[in-house]
Amino acid sequence: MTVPFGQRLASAVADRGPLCAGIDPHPGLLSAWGLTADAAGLERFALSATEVLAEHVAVLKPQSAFFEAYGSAGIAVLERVLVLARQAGALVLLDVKRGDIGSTMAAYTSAYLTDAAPLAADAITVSPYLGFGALEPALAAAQASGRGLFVLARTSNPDGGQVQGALTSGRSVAQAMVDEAAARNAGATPMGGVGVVVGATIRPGELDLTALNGPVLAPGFGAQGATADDLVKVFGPDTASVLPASSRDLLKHGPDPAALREAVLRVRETVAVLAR
Ligand SMILES: O=c1ccn([C@@H]2O[C@H](COP(=O)(O)O)[C@@H](O)[C@H]2O)c(=O)[nH]1
Repeated sequence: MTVPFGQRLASAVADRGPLCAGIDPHPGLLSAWGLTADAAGLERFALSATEVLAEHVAVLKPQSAFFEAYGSAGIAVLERVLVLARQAGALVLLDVKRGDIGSTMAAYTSAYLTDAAPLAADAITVSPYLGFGALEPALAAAQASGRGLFVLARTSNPDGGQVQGALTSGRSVAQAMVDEAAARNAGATPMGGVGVVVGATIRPGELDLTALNGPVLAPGFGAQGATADDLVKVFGPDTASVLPASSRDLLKHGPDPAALREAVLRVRETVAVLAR
């Protein structure tokens, strides 16, 4: 895998639009789909949802926590989701939000960012809150293998601002993380592979993303209240690639595959305005 992630993502977005569909098997959704809240229900839910969604979106984002909740059986289902999504032509962004001291970060790198890993993904989410430099093993492995990272900058939850909005050298911590990512992406075409996570729920103008030259994962769209209008207000026209992420708001349309497909196509159309 040597084609850089930024290039692979740009091409996927050009083909399918910017929507990132989340696979978040909440127990409440399993129950709404008429499934049991156990590993068998998880398997049925995650594979059925992936089968429908991965065919229509550029990026599929399984949320690892909901699989980990079922132990080794859940991880086995996650491995199958990764394979199925890739077969359907979607890039897989595994939402694991890993971040640790450098030596342990190297172990996470082996788990997610190497070709032979059972949980290898095209990109993962990482937390820089042990210091951006602690992410170095993941940054190096991602770059070497054509994979991407999405670094938490300003998360979508209301409490995110408490830490991420604090000032450091005259800018917010979140802005400092965006600037670190931008430095890694400098000069890359069409964009670099170090993305950031910025909630679609934040105030417009809170962050300057114009120099990022990398992708922005924008959760908070849909179930957390942000609308397509908010996406335009928050991200404007000057960002390389904004990926609005929606999980519950799509998944609630299952289990009928036709209804789920109709929902993803409708939302995909709604956010198409963001792709340039
Ligand atoms: O700032 C963040 C970072 C990640 N998330 C994750 O995205 C999905 C959102 O699910 P919805 O059902 O669309 O609300 C979920 O997996 C979160 O862990 C986020 O929401 N905010």
